[in-house]
Amino acid sequence: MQAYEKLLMDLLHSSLDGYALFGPDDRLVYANDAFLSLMYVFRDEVGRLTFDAILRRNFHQGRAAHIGSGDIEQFIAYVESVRRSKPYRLFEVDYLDGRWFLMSEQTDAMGNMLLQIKDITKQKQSEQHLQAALYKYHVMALTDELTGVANRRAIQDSVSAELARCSRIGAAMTILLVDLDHFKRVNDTYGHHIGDLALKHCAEVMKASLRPFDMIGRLGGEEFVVFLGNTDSQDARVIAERIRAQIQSLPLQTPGREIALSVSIGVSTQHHNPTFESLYLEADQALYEAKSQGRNRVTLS
Ligand SMILES: Nc1nc2c(ncn2[C@@H]2O[C@H](COP(=O)(O)OP(=O)(O)OP(=O)(O)O)[C@@H](O)[C@H]2O)c(=O)[nH]1
Repeated sequence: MQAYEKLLMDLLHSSLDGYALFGPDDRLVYANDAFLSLMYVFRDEVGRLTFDAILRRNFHQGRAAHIGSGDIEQFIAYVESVRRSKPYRLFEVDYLDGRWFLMSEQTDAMGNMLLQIKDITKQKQSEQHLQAALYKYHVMALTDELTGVANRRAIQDSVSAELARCSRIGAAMTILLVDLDHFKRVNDTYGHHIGDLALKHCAEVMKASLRPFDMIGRLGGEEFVVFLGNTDSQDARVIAERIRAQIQSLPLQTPGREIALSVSIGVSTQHHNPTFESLYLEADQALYEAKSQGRNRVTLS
């Protein structure tokens, strides 16, 4: 053996990555220390154990790979169908103890296979943290920070998607524009912080008055929009009236005082390919009338 070949063998043997050679009959013929440790195999078992025997023993001892189905024989049948199906395979495996490994299988024309195992737990954890952060930022980008309901952009996008769906099935579509009455007075009398609490309170009351599939968003300031898919004007009036009555009957509780609140609601129902804008403009006109007629009321367009 050349000096560099010996060096290579020494490095292979002491590598932190696991290396193993399986013969064409899938018997383990060589394994470095890392492989033995990662696959829970004793050195004197090299030459005797087959790959499926290693998998089966680890499964019954409750260690190494996480077998999703919980059925080891089914898993082994799957492994046998994919092993040696290509000259080179790369895949990830999660262990029952939470570690993750990247494994590669390289097979020659005779069916000998080099198996390499690399611990990628740290990379996997940062990937998971990154995904969680991305999800969080995605949610933040779509949510109104103060009230937790959808923000203007998110509700417009969701409503537009729903309008397309309702139009296809010929359903009536309704939006309610809900606007707090004399909100400037609340801010001026009790301060901006209490004004914020009033907005949060109204969003909560509205959410509780709606069905799970209705959509609610805050367009800005003290104006909310509610989308009711497959809802005609008669049903919309009932729902809007319920929201109005609930907000009137549930004053905002603050230390030392109750603050009465009310809302005016403009309702628009359309049947034929409406857009968010066409519904909004009609509802806004109805809202204007509700305000002019004395507030704390529901007006249909
Ligand atoms: N606390 C708080 N106030 C806000 C927020 N956004 C807008 N406002 C206030 O909401 C008030 C809206 O006032 P107006 O548009 O005059 O409406 P209003 O007093 O409710 O009167 P009507 O709608 O006619 O009944 C203003 O004082 C804004 O400063 C917010 O996020 N928090």
